[in-house]
Amino acid sequence: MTTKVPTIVYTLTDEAPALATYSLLPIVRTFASAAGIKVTLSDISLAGRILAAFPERLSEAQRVADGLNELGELTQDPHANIIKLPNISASVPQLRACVAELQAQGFDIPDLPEEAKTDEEKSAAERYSKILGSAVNPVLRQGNSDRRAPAAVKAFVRKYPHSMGAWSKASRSHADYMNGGDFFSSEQSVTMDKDQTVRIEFVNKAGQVELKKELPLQTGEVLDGMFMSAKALEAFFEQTLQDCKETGVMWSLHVKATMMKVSHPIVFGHAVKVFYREVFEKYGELFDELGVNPNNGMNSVLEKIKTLPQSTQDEIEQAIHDCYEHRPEMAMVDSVKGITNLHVPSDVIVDASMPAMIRNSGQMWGRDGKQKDTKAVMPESTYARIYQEVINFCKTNGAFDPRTMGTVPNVGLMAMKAEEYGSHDKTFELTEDGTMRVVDANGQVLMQHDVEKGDIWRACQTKDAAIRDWVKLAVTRARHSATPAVFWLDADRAHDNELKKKVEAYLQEHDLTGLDIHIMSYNEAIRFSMERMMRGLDTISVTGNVLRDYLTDLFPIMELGTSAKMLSIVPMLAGGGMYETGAGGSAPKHVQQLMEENHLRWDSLGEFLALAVSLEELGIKEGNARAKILAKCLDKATELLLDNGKSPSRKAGELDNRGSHFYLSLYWAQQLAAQTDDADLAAHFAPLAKALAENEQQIVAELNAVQGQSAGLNGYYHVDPAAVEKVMRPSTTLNQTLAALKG
Ligand SMILES: NC(=O)C1=CN([C@@H]2O[C@H](COP(=O)(O)OP(=O)(O)OC[C@H]3O[C@@H](n4cnc5c(N)ncnc54)[C@H](OP(=O)(O)O)[C@@H]3O)[C@@H](O)[C@H]2O)C=CC1
Ligand SMILES: O=C(O)CCC(=O)C(=O)O
Ligand SMILES: [Mg+2]
Repeated sequence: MTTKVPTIVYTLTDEAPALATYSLLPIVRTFASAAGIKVTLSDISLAGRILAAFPERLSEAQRVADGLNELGELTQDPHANIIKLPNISASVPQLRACVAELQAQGFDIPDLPEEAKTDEEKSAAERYSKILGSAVNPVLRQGNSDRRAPAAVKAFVRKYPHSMGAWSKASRSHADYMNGGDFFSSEQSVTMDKDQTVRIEFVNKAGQVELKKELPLQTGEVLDGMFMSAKALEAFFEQTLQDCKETGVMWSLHVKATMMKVSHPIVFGHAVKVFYREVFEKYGELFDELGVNPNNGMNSVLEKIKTLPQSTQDEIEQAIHDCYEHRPEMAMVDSVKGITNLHVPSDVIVDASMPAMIRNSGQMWGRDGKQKDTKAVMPESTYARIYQEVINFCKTNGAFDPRTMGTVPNVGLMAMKAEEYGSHDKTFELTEDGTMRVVDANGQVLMQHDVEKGDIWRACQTKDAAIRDWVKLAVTRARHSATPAVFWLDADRAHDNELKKKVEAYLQEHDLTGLDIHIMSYNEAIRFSMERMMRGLDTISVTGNVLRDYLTDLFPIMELGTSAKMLSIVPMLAGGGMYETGAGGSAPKHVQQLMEENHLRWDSLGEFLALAVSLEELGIKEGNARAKILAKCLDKATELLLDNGKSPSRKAGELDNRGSHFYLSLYWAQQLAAQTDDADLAAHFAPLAKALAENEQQIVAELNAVQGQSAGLNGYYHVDPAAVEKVMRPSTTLNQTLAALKG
């Protein structure tokens, strides 16, 4: 028997999910306490992570705990039970904005240096590098990924389908990717036959060897090396722009500068330099003096030139304008505000942006605010090809129908920083021509590439234990769901061929009787899955880390309208569990709406689903029967909430996130009061169920009355908790009713 108080750790993140937390967490705590469960809150927000990195510069009162570090340690505890909400993976411009906000609030944290020269700047740069990009998920995801649409959600969508843009056979939209010179075409892969430390080296043309990194590897670990040619990349961008110019198809770029935080900003920067070629050719030197970095997007260029005399600014702005005249039309992030696809590297994130385009008849928005056919440029061909398959499929068969389509859950290889998403500390932008090579402990060259200045070289690691667990998880999921499972492994990829050998071997460790398990190339796998999906059949995708990310937005966005409605579980290798809420992001647009009209359209369905699994697992692992009852009743409450149409609406004045939380509490309390497994628990919740039902009209009126005017949060990245609490808990009746139960 455990003496520790059973605990669920909830996470405080950023933007919309963080706002929703202010309303939902008090409810969760009220219910969980009935089963003796403590729900603690760990701050892993961008602002919190920055403050935690500079304790010596803050006063005692300003210091915050390092929530991410603590949670990272907790992942190794078999009792770990973490509910992880989406957080900001900050691009450089977002990081700078957050730093500026904190400084303005009186926190003496350093600027993010443009170029670190002094020791102090180097120390700041080093600390910020750990906060940049996708910095939370890789620490917490100490297990593989199990994401799926729960049956109740799927049933709800079948009844109340979201809109899907129709596809025309004549659509000219397509995916465009490199046909050589990219990571795909240069990938090499080896599996370690023993524990050893390998050396990543660069040999210049004069034969001098520079040690880039020493890498300790384990037996059975798969190591890949690959590079992208800067010349080929720029030539490719130019060709895509020419093609769009000739054909009149709109141009767009889709990368993942947040998760691929080292390589993709560089790719993005090349696109900026090619699109605005004349500007960079003419003002290159001036830009260097100003410290302009195209990798941070055109917005940072526009910011930087503000220090110049007005006449020079006008000249540069004219040159930028001229580019718009002779370049093809570019997709817009916000046509009203003139924000283009190349303004900020984190505005268009491929996992969400491609499915959004596919859902929208294959179109994006142009400068005039109209929808247009689009060339979706995704330089790296490895995974881009799957999007062309989807486009082909939709052009032939029309848009998928959410009322009849099947589902494609995912089992993703993610543990121990698997594959590309763990490659940042092994990614190098080369400063001269030469050879990149990996040398083993005996001095044998394991792989090598001839590279040129500007090329991006990277190594990826995948641990054997992670692969073995992934295979087990796939077999378990196939067994539990009685659904065919497809391992997406491409015979044309060196890495996948290494994986395939392991998959075939590890499958033998399981009872496969009656299971339908396949191994297919990406194109085959996506066609197979789509053909089944169209006929209403389900197919589990068992994929590597990048496809996990891409497919768990692609299919949910088509099936459910948003990946926020997914169940996303990370069974940790150490035995604990992390329950992620949804599979998408932190919805910055929702915060904007809340600030403008005090309406939060964020749907916490992902949180409800995650909480139910978290409670259920806690119930099983800690032998807590009440936790299991809470979980069962929560699932029923969620179903009722869906059936009764109590999800947030998009329009101010109507039920929003806060109102949906009220209905969840009402239904949850009613379910608990009605259950017969535990009479004391039923009696405990009966008064709450009664009081909430009696006050329904009053509470909803109080929640809706505040809407329509702007809401003050006193911050964006680092909000004022008291101000947010006031905004997110505006119903005195609801607050008092909940508080009465605790007493
Ligand atoms: N797990 C994580 O921690 C993840 C974090 N991110 C981070 O999130 C940020 C934004 O990413 P972005 O790619 O724009 O994607 P988002 O998923 O945040 O937003 C895309 C759109 O999806 C819809 N949406 C998403 N979640 C919900 C929800 N719970 N309820 C209702 N609608 C929802 C919204 O549509 P509409 O506006 O039409 O209502 C939203 O604008 C970035 O900083 C990124 O780094 C991204 C992915 C995962
Ligand atoms: O960590 C991130 O930045 C995003 C994670 C993500 O998109 C995913 O896991 O689906
Ligand atoms: Mg994703």
